[in-house]
Amino acid sequence: MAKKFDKPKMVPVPSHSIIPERDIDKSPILECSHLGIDFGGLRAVDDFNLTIGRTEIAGLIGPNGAGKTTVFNLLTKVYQPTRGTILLDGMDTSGKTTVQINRMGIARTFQNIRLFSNLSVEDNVKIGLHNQEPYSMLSGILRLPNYWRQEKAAHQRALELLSIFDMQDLAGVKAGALPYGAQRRLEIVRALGTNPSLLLLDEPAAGMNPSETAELMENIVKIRDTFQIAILLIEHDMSLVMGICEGICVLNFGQVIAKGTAEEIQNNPEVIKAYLGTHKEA
Ligand SMILES: Nc1ncnc2c1ncn2[C@@H]1O[C@H](COP(=O)(O)OP(=O)(O)OP(=O)(O)O)[C@@H](O)[C@H]1O
Repeated sequence: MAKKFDKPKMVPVPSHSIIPERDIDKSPILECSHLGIDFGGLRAVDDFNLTIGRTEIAGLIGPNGAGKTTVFNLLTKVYQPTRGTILLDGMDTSGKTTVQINRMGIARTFQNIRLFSNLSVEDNVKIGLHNQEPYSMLSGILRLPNYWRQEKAAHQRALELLSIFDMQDLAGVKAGALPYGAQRRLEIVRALGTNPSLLLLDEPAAGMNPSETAELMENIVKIRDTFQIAILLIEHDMSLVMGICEGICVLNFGQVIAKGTAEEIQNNPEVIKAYLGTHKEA
């Protein structure tokens, strides 16, 4: 069956590529050491080592089934690792839950859109905000001043965040009524609402047309610059990966087979072999 990715060799680094100075050598936001997980006899991820700088945009690529989403699930504690450690801002995340990890600073979007489609755009964003600044149940039921204060602040913050993607005028629209590309953007806004220091994007450009993808690339860089956060993204669209990722990590069969810049990755024989091995030319 034809695979949905292009082999890296075929994608030139765009001349407009935005590759700012990497900050990986400053104290990193994320350090994975010898991370691994087994599902029965399957070593889905093994000896995974990755360091991400505080304001780095990094890419995680690899053929289908390579283990990319599993890495995201390990980072967000959907799965607890069988082996290895994950340090977030120098703190060991062992034994933390997904909620605790989110509060510690990791937010994510999913391969398949997971919005509350019957809620408004604004309410979808506010859900993330309330994860940060909850008011007591009593304040909510009795509509105490604290409730109104926080609701007003949440409203303003939601509009501010939506304006990143110029979506503030859609605040009252039901999320399910948005076009597909806008739903994907809303997912990113909602994740940002939890105030992350590391944002994980799982195939953010999936289903987008080339002009939407180009706009998304600019917005990912803008998000990093505005919020001064790190972004790790999984993506099959090589123009996006090669265009904005300062560091790229390639997985194949659960193992890291290469790490480096876009140019290094595109010329790495192991990477080319991994992609050629599953990509049949017409
Ligand atoms: N909960 C699970 N139980 C058993 N096997 C799993 C589980 N989750 C993932 N796997 C297996 O682990 C391997 C890696 O899957 P994963 O979804 O991480 O790959 P991927 O690189 O994200 O692929 P894709 O690009 O197709 O999304 C696959 O063989 C998959 O079938």
